[in-house]
Amino acid sequence: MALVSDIYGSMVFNEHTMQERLPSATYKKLMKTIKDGQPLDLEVANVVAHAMKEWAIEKGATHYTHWFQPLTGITSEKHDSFIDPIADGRAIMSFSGKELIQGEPDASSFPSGGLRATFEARGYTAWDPTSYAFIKDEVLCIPTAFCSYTGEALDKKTPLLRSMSAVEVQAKRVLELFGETPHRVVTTVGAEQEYFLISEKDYEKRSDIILTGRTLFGYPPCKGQELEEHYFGAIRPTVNEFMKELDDELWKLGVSAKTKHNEVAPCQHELAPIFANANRAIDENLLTMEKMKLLASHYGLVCLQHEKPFDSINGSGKHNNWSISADNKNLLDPGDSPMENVRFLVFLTGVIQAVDEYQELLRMSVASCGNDHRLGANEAPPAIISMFLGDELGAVVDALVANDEYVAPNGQEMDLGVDVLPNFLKDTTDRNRTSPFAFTGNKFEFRMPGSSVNLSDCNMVLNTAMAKSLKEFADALEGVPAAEFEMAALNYVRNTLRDHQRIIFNGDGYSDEWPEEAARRGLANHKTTADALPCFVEPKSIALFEEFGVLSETEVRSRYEVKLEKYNKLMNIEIRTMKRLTRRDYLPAINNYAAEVARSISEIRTVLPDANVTLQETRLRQLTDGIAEINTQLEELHRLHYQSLEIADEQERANMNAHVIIPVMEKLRAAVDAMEIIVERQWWPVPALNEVLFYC
Ligand SMILES: NC(=O)CC[C@H](N)C(=O)O
Repeated sequence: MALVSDIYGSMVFNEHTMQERLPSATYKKLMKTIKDGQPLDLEVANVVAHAMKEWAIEKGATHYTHWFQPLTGITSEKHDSFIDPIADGRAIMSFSGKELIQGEPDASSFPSGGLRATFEARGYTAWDPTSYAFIKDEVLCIPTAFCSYTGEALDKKTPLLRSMSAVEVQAKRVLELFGETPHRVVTTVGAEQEYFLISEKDYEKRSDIILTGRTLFGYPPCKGQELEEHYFGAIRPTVNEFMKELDDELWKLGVSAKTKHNEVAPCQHELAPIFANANRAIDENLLTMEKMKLLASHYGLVCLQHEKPFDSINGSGKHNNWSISADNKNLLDPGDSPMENVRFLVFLTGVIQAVDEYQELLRMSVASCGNDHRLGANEAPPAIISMFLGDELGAVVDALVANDEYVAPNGQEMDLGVDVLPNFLKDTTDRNRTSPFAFTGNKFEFRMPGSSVNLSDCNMVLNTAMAKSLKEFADALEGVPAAEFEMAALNYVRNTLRDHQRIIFNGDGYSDEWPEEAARRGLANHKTTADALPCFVEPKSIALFEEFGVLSETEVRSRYEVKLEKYNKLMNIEIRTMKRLTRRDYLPAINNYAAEVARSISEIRTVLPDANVTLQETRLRQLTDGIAEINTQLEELHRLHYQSLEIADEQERANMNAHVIIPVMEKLRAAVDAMEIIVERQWWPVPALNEVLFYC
């Protein structure tokens, strides 16, 4: 068996491979591009392309692809072989610098939100040298950005990269005031990926999961997650085999898969990598998701990445652990005495200001059809954005705001009362699972993103909002004499915290009082995607993105269109699936069973005319009433569906879907589910959740 250290990164054209394979002048120039953002000339690109090709061919690759992230959010690839036929009938393998740095996929069918008409289909991909090329399934994959003929971004990566530069520029200005001149400032991300694994056999029989990623019907299982036995439980052998292969494959791709465990809900699991530069972390998360889906099939399993595949138990999130570091020094690390660490306080205040000021944009960035079902319960945060600082930082902020003396909590020793067990210092703060944005020691965990989301959007918002906070600080403090700087910085921090303190909430985000309290504080509560999206195109948001060159107004508007359209399309698929399954699977099954019950009543009566068949008659009545109720809801859904399709304005249609249609879908589901528990097992057309969630 190969050692992990031998396979780790073996399929990645990483710095080590570059140094080994490139002439040293080329390597240096490429490093200048990767590390300092300097432009790359074609001559260098030609040398790099040649080395990359030779390396890839040795590893068995026959094709290359520009790997990019269109506005669908997932990754796209079109494979071109290296072959170049020559006159004598043979072929050589070739790959030029131009092919490395630029591509022109016929990309007309990707969403563009009106940025391109089908007859103006040209789009370009451009090499992103800051994320390593890698080999996947014998294809050399080159991470790229994707833009239109007229230069507008058509992907998720470009604005993310722009936002990372924006935050870097402003952070460097701030750090300079502290006498620090780091080479690079980067935002970092660690993406915890939750997912479900169910058996292929059950999956094949559940068209709702196949078509929509979630169960549209299904009476809650007799047992859910209440015994809390699955969380961190021993991993079942098949799942363990899957996880081992997944780790191996990810390690080969240089993805730092670190932690794996069973999650709270039955059949639910999690994989967490070590944090990395945000751009790479997001590329790696997308690769992780792809590998999970693919490898599950080797074990007769299907990997579900929907935010809420099953009602009544936990959904799946993708907690985004975000921080910012200067030459590998974490700027959100409070150190031993946060109150004295003015630089830390400035960056912390920047985050608080950013999250409060742009809370609606942050909420918008993770809004999706699937996440609407997840937020607000089962350890997922509510739709109201707030921040949890914990006891220690909370006390620091309170003391600053009140201009009071700060008393540091003493590191409390944890004594478990058993001599053989070690005593240890307990953390100064607990965790809060109901908080959307929680400080966790030296980073913030944004818990709102759902498991299927591409994290670029929320990081783009976070970075840009943070750039704005830092810019305001630098604008205000540049020019202050060095001797007065610290005092001026603390005053700035104090005033800014005072203005934004409302976003801090350490309590229970699920309590009935919180939405009321949040409303009093003026915090937004956008429960659905339809409510969350409009803020994207508000002047305040457009101004933010334009100020930092992250998105132009045209790009913002096109992205808003794409998100709206996606929501409405997914809703349309869910509604059609519900109607189809009700008409063709559930109603006939219930009807057939009712006929069977009726037959059995007459048969019993034939033999025993005076038999007591009250039970059977009651059951028959329940079934026929149930059929009537299902039919009423189905007709109503059908009527509203057609009415919604007449609405040309996508926002209006989204509003109708979210507020009028979903309640009827819920009623239809309830009517069908009510029949599921009285229809005899063998007559029910699909595996019940009792089976799907406990397959072994
Ligand atoms: N233990 C956990 O953190 C569970 C998180 C939860 N699954 C979510 O949806 O975010």
